[in-house]
Amino acid sequence: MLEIARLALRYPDFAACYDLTVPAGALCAVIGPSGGGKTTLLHAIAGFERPSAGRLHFNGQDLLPLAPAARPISILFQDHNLFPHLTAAENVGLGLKPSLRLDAGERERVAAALAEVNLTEFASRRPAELSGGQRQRVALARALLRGKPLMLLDEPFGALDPGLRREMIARVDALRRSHGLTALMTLHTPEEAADTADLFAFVANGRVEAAGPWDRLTAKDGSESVRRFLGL
Ligand SMILES: Nc1ncnc2c1ncn2[C@@H]1O[C@H](COP(=O)(O)OP(=O)(O)OP(=O)(O)O)[C@@H](O)[C@H]1O
Repeated sequence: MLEIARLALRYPDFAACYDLTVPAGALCAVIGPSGGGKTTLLHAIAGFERPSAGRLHFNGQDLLPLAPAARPISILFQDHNLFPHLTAAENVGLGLKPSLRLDAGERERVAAALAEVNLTEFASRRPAELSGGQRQRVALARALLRGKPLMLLDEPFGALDPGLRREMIARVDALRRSHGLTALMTLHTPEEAADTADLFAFVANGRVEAAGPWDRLTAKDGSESVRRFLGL
């Protein structure tokens, strides 16, 4: 379980204080208006930003004292950060060893991760020879290979067409289930995750203003701010 309580951060023009609980193994879609603090929340969990106060625990472990690299977290951004001079397989292999000196077992794990995202036959292509969706699948394979139990996805598929975006959300959903991951994903198109996310966190004005399953938040007697945001 991910437990966030009174987690406070401040930028010169923005103050945030988050409360959110995500059950272990759940997919939480983080939605809300632009500038509301969705990315800041993910950055605080990842350790890229230092909260001034509050509590951040994952499966009973206090994450706040840990450096970003020591946290049990893998991250997928819209800008997938693939190296242009390396093949898909090498980019995935970086998730295991930055030196890329992989032994036979590690090479097998890379091949298995590529197979999980249906990219086996693209293993030796470079990013420029792949579509946007395929590049994001390479990044997803690399993130999976790291074997971290908490996955943060910051608008990872925003640049893809709506159909492909839905396909990728479904793929993330299937993979996090089979790997038993807890996942938080920011989204600008919340309805696309209505069928997949276990819960939605509506972030606005630096706060989680509402959290819960889609049907409950969007019901007539659900969250007024969510309904206004969605134009319901
Ligand atoms: N490094 C920073 N320094 C100062 N202010 C920042 C920094 N990062 C974000 N902010 C401010 O914090 C606020 C929240 O930004 P954040 O990126 O978390 O919003 P968001 O909900 O993810 O928005 P979007 O949907 O547009 O991506 C914004 O007002 C932004 O300008």
